[in-house]
Amino acid sequence: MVWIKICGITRDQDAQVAVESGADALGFVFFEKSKRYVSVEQAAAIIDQLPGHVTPVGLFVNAQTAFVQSLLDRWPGLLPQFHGDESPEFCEQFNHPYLRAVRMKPDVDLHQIAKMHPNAQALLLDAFKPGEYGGTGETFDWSQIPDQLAKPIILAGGLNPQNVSLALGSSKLYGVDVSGGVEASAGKKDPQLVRQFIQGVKGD
Ligand SMILES: O=C(O)c1ccccc1NCC(=O)[C@H](O)[C@H](O)COP(=O)(O)O
Repeated sequence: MVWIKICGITRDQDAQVAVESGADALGFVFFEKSKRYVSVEQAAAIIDQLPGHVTPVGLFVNAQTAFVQSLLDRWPGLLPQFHGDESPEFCEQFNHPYLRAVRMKPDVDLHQIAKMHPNAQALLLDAFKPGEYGGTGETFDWSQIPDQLAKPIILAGGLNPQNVSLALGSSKLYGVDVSGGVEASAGKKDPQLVRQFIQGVKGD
């Protein structure tokens, strides 16, 4: 089964639709400059109600160590996703599994990145757009995805209910991640698109 993460959750009703439809993980963007930003207390109102089989993912962009650690202390099951310019040492210091987001420039060396992030549960491959860290709604050239890598691969960037089957057919993926492709407007998911996306992945 392909692991499914719905990212940029800001509202309880969106979390509920995603969970009922079969999402494995929900992403919460703790990056104040994002149009999908949620405060810790907003996220808590949702995370504290999640069923145990759904992983809350905390998305950070160049956050302070103390902030990340405070959220791991509050939710030991939180999976951090480092989506900025964090060094491998920064990501590794928590001795906790995490997702390392990689913005896919043409010359990126995924094998080297995988080697430098031993505690990474997976590499999350996202589109590179100058001046933006993520949630761009853009795809990248999927032929850049290697057949073999020392880490599982989660595909992100511009996925939607129409293209996700094609993406799954073209690469060996552990998981998929979507944000803009299932939204009605920034930070507000469209329930029908969320259902269609998850059905498209599960082949229902
Ligand atoms: O979603 C954001 O606003 C965001 C801002 C800054 C860094 C990362 C961000 N999102 C990261 C995600 O995990 C998205 O799901 C991923 O970039 C894919 O987004 P999309 O292309 O809209 O599906």
